[in-house]
Amino acid sequence: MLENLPFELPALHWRDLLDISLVAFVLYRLILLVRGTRAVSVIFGLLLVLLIYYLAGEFGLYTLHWLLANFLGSIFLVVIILFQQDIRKALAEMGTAGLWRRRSKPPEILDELVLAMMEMARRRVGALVVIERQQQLGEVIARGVTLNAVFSRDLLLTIFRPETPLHDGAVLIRGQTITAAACILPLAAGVEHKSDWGTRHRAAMGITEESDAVAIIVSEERGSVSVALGGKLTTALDEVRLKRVLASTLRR
Ligand SMILES: Nc1ncnc2c1ncn2[C@@H]1O[C@H](COP(=O)(O)OP(=O)(O)OP(=O)(O)O)[C@@H](O)[C@H]1O
Repeated sequence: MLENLPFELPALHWRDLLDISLVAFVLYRLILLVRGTRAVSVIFGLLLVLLIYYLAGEFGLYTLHWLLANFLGSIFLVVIILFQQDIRKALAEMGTAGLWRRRSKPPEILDELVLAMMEMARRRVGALVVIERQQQLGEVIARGVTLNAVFSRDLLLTIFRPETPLHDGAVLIRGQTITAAACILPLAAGVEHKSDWGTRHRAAMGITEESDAVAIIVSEERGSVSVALGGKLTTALDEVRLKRVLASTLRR
C-alpha cells in the first residue's frame, strides 16, 4: 500500500526514532511540569499573541505586525524570564535524579510528627515544619540554626515553645533528623497569595513553590493545621486527613 503513495517516504533510521522519543519525553515532562500552574495561562497568552501576529500579517496591519514581530523575536528571552522559577525547579529536579525517581516510603516519624502538630494546634502554638524530599535544601539550613538531632515529638514541641529562641522560623526535617530550626524561608509572591494568610503561611507556600518539599503549618491565630505543596495550601486538616495527605505525598 505504501508503494502507491505519490511521494517517497524517507528511510527511518534508529537515530530518528531516538530523536523523536527524546523530544516526546521532554514534551511530556514539560506538560507534567506546567499542568495546573500559572504557566498554562501564560502559554495561552503567548499563543494568543502568536495568533494576533498571524492575523495582522494576513490582514495587512503592518504596524501591529511589525511590533509583534519584534516582540516574538525575543520570545526566547521572554519565556526564560516568565518561567525562570519553573525552569530553576525543573533543572534542580533533574539534578537530583527526579526524572528517575522511585516511589519512596513515607518517613517512619510520620505518626509522631502528626501527633506533635495536632498537639500544637490544640494549644495554639504557631509552628512551621518543612520536610525535605528529593531536592536538598542546604540554602535553607544555612539561613537557620543547624541541629542535626534525631527527630522526636518532644524535641519538636520544645523547639516551638514560644519562650525558646528557636521557635521563630521553620524547622527542617530530613529523613529521621531535624537538621535545622529557626530557618528563614522565601516568601511566596504573586497575586493569589495576597489572601488573608500571614507570613508563616506565605513562607510555607514560598518554599514549596521553589522546591519539592512539603510544609506543615500550625496557625497560632486559628489553631488550624495546613499543608503546603507546590505553592498551594490545603487547610483545616484534622489528624486523619493530615496523616493521609502527608503519607500520600511523601510516597510519591
Ligand atoms: N520567612 C519566614 N520563614 C520562616 N518563618 C517565618 C517567616 N516569616 C514569618 N515566619 C514565622 O511566622 C511568624 C509570624 O506569623 P504571622 O502571624 O505573620 O503569619 P500567619 O501566617 O498569620 O500565621 P499564624 O496564623 O500562626 O498567625 C513569625 O513569628 C515566624 O515564626
